Amino acid sequence: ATTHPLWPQIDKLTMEQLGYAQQGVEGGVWQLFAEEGEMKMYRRELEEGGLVVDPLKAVHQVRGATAHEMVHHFWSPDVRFEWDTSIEQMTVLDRISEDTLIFLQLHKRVWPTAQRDALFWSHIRKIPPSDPANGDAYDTWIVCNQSTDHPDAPKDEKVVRVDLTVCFVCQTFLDPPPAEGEAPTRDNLLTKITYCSVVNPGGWAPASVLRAVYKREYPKFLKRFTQYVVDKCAAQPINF
Ligand SMILES: CC(C)(C)c1cc(CCc2ccccn2)cc(-c2ccc(S(=O)(=O)CCO)cc2)c1
Repeated sequence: ATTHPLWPQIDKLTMEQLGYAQQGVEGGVWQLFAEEGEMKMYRRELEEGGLVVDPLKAVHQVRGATAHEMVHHFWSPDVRFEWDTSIEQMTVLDRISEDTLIFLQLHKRVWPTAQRDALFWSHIRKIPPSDPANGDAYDTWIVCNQSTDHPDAPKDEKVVRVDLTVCFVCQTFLDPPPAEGEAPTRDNLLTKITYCSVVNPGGWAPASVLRAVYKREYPKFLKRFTQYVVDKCAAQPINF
């Protein structure tokens, strides 16, 4: 509900992240580090207190699924284990509203670093068609994940808490548009995706290990996730 104490932060950060995601990657600050078909992954080198927190921005586009189908599967706790191979445990600590949950997830340990967990609110929202951010898209959806505190989150000394800000922005285009008077089919669906993340790994973790992990894991994650949604929705009625 919009009366929750976190709501002003959720609303502000979600719209800021939308703007950040829609900024181009020109100007030389972003370094292309992976490219596979339509998927391009960029990073910026940034260290905070000797820790690698390299911001990442990935752009991709896929046919056959809508922005809503993409963001729903990214946000929903019910299918998290179907695509996210980096987590060992996941709990929804709180449902702030129908579109905002608080997740606690334990990530698989990456040797030689200590095991990490993430505690964050996750907000899903359709951007109003009147919002300029919608551009010439059929529709625009966003999920924003932001680290937060929660009284019910267990504190295990052996586990290091990461600090993350993640946004997942999807836009549906009817390309090619359906024939005059015809309903769209999945062949008319083109969805453009922008995934942004800044993750501070928390405690000690060698830069070489973190950079190796995210250079290997992120391209796999985005390809795997988008293919999973396209395959899962293929035989279903289109969910705009
Ligand atoms: C590699 C790095 C970027 C630092 C990293 C390290 C770890 C913790 C696991 C880990 C990996 C490598 C080294 C140490 N710990 C988690 C994540 C992470 C968490 C969440 C999301 S999400 O997009 O919100 C999808 C929901 O799960 C994406 C990425 C990233």
